[in-house]
Amino acid sequence: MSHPVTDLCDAHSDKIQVAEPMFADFGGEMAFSGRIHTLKCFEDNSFVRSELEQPGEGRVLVVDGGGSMRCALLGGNLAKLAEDNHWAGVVVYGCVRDVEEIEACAVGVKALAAHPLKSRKQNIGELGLSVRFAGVEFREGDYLYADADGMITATQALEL
Ligand SMILES: O=C([O-])CC(=O)C(=O)O
Repeated sequence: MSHPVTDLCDAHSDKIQVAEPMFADFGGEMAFSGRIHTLKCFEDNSFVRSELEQPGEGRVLVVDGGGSMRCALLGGNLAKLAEDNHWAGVVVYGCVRDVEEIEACAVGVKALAAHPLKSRKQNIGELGLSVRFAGVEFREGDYLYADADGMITATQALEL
């Protein structure tokens, strides 16, 4: 479904937000795109699991983890859940763990870094808010396009 992010940038520079290049690729799919579903949570990934348990066809879960460098919000089990439920991708403004297991999953995963520690599970998080990081406002239902070159969002689907 997706076109190269560079080509989309060239064709639609007036319609897009471009994320600052702070993310590394961890998933088995380098290129992914879909409608944004947002989750804001801090060092607690309870809602990452409950959202990835939902059908994810054509969707990207955008997790605003506040950029925490103190634990991981996604690991191998949750990446497998994302794959099984057909999520296009997960973007984590925070850390992930089980790097080799995540890489084996057919899902896109962009995150700041790897961290070996798991997060709390106290059911704290907020869904569907507009969240802001990497210089972009990620809005529920907007379109996200990502590949090895970076990540952009737009309010409409982008074509070439
Ligand atoms: O459960 C967690 O906190 C994350 C994790 O390790 C996994 O997804 O395998």
